[in-house]
Order: sequence, then C-alpha cells, then structure tokens
Amino acid sequence: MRMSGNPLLRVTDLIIRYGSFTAVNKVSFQLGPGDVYCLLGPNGAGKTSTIKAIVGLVKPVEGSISICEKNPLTDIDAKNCIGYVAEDPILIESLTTREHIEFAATVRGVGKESEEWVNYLIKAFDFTFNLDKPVYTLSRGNKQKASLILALMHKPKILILDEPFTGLDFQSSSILKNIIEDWKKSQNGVLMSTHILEIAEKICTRVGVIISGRLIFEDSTENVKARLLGEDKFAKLLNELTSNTILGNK
Ligand SMILES: Nc1ncnc2c1ncn2[C@@H]1O[C@H](COP(=O)(O)OP(=O)(O)OP(=O)(O)O)[C@@H](O)[C@H]1O
Repeated sequence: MRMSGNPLLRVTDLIIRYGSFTAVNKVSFQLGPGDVYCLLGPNGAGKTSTIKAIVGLVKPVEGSISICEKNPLTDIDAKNCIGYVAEDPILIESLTTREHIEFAATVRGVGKESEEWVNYLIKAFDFTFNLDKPVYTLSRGNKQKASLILALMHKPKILILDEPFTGLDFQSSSILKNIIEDWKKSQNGVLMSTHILEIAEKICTRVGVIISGRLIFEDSTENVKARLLGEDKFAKLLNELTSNTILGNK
C-alpha cells in the first residue's frame, strides 16, 4: 500500500471472539500520516469490535496492534497518541463536561497552553451553555459533542471515530469535517467507521470494507472513484461486495 512515513497505526491479523463467535477474523490494515481511513460495512460486520480492540476496550485473542510505533499493551504513552469517540459516548453521567475536561487534562498532562484550543472547540461546537450541565441532562447529540471535545483536546496524532456523525447537527458535522481535513493536512491520521457513503467518498483517503468480520476490500478512495466513475457505482460496489460475501462459517 502507498504510504509516506511510518504508519501511525498498524493492525495485524486481528482476531476477536465473543465466546465461540468470531466477530473479527484476521483483519490487517495500516493508517499512515495524512490518511483518513474509513471502515465501511453493514451492521454487525465487526467495525466497532476492531476499533474497541485498538483502544483497549476489547481483548483480541490473536493479532497485534501498534500505535505511534508503540505497543499499547506495554507502553502507556501509546494511549496518549489516540483520541477516541465511541459509537455511544462514554461519559460519567453525574459529572459535567467541564469536570470531564479538567479530569482529562490532568490525566493527559494537558496544560494552560491548550486553553485556547479547548475554548475554540467549545465555541465551534456551540457548547458553552452545556458545559456546566450534568451529562445525564444532555441530548444524544450534545453528548456526542462532549465526547468530541474530550477526544480532541490533547491534539492526538490519531483520531479514532466510531460513527462520529450520528446525532450531530449540520453545523457541528461541518466543523468536524473541517477538523478531519486539518488532521489530514497536518500528517496526523483518522480512523473512522461510517455507514454514510457520501462521507466516505468526500472525506476518506482510503476505504476498507469489512463484512462478517473479514476485511474483504481495501483501496484508496481516489482509485475506487476513478475505477467506478461516479457515486452511484461506488454505492453499487459496496452493495455487491455485501451480497457476494458468504455469511457465517467463519
Ligand atoms: N460484547 C459482545 N458479546 C457478544 N457479541 C458481541 C459483542 N459485541 C459485539 N458482538 C457481536 O460481534 C459482531 C460485530 O459487532 P460490532 O459491534 O463490532 O459490529 P459493527 O460493524 O460495529 O456494527 P454496527 O454497524 O451495527 O455498529 C456482531 O455480530 C455483534 O452482535
């Protein structure tokens, strides 16, 4: 695969099982500097499981993961290289977002120098009036915004976003798209799962199609589009990949 510089993230032969069920089967891919890698696939394909293994929320039975050239199992610094937004925001319901930000700043060693950036994020996501409300009073979309601010505040080299546009209003979606573009330009990396083909086509530099736990197709978005000449055919390819894959028997 074409890549400039060492990969920021390397996933090799990842296998995840829940009991006897294999949810992710020998998945391998890399995220290079400047990449926005989109994992595409139907419900239950294994996208979230793959992401959870990368951020350490699920223990794979086999395979290896390298984050910023560090082993996350043995090197605590690997975690600081990541900003993660889960499909369902992971927040402490009784705390306010301001308290989450203060706690995260202490844990990650984020100091005064980041104040301007954090204030920018709060303003950009139109979050000022929600900052001091307990999380349990926030709407789904505002919890998503809180998660995004927390994931971005330490300017991680790798952003990992699981269905990040779900529940976001138009303005916040547009801000997030700009931030993803900035991450790409700064030679950082973004790994993202999405069901929205338009986003994959417009934002991602690479797409990986995962079905029944297997990564069955991977290419640059540029190549896919050049080959398929148009959005309808991009969607058609994914439909075909989905229907041609024999489900079960993994
Ligand atoms: N904790 C769990 N215990 C048992 N099975 C699980 C668990 N988590 C996920 N699975 C199963 O693993 C498979 C992959 O799930 P996963 O959430 O990774 O898929 P996904 O591609 O992210 O789906 P979606 O697009 O619906 O979010 C599914 O069959 C799911 O039911």
